[in-house]
Amino acid sequence: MTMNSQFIHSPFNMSCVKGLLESGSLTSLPSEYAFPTSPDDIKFSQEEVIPTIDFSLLTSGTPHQRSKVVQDIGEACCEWGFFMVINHGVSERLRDEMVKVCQSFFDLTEEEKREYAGKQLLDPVRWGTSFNVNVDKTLFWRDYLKVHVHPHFHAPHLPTEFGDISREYCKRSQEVASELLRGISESLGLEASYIHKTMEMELGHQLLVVNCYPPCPQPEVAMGMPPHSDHGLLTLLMQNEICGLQVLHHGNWVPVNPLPNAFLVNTGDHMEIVTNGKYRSVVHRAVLNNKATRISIATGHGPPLDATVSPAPELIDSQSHPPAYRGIKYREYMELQQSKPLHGKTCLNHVRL
Ligand SMILES: O=C(O)CCC(=O)C(=O)O
Ligand SMILES: [Fe+2]
Repeated sequence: MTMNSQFIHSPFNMSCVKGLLESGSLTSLPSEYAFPTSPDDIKFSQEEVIPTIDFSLLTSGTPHQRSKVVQDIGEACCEWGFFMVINHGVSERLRDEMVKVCQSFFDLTEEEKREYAGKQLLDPVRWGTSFNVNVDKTLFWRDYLKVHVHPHFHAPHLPTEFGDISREYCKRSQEVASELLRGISESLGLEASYIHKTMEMELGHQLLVVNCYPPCPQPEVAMGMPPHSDHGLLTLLMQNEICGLQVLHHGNWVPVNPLPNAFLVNTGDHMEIVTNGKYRSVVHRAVLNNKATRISIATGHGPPLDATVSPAPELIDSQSHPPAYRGIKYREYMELQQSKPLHGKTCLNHVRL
């Protein structure tokens, strides 16, 4: 039997990418993973440099340094929707432990992981493959673990140390996100606590997403994550030593090679809604290689699931800046995104006025 005929496209008995590879019978890429190419794929820009934000100036700089970095954040959000954050105070030890324990999760047996083979978007801990195998037209060369970590903390039972390490990591990444949201609020000419208060971030929803991209036999044919924007306000991302993230900037794909120990930060769809289009969410994708497993760890920071997000009244002007998006509950938006193939910013189009 060939690999293709063994491969049954059903969420309940399909293999994760790691399992497929380890079955040992794979000689070429199964056709389900062949990602349609688009003219975008030929446009590359190696020269562009992603902005870098020195976080320490936000928390302990002089007033002058702070206002300069606030301005830099505003420019990065306007121009890129994407920036690197250095000197953020999250220790290298914690980041390394987090990467290791995430790797160990994917190294569990399929049997052990199957306990988390969730069916529902809001299952507290969910292991799966591709994006949503019920709607994906092609499959993505990606296994994932998604964990809801705030306001209620969850974690898989195994590996045993996953809970302690991820709790600490998520707490620290949330602190960094909160401070960045203060800077972002100020950069919009609002009070530093504006987003925190209006988005009720005290009870905000934080989602941990761990992506595992095993080496792919034909990396140029398949895709790890297709071009998409993230839901939520802000995503913080880090990775193991393997690169693969690309950001769409002025029509070109810009490969991202993060500085050692930096967080990659991007604005999500809800930032675009709240700012009434001033800070747009950014389209990005994850490409593959045929040598080594890439792990990326994202934390998505958003309002409570039941909060309705609409453009901030302070950023609306009935003449020059009329509301450009309708209000939508965060939960509803997530469900909408999950119910359709992941494709660019199509989900946001559903709430544009
Ligand atoms: O793996 C990456 O670098 C990107 C992951 C990503 O875009 C996501 O999890 O939303
Ligand atoms: Fe993303």
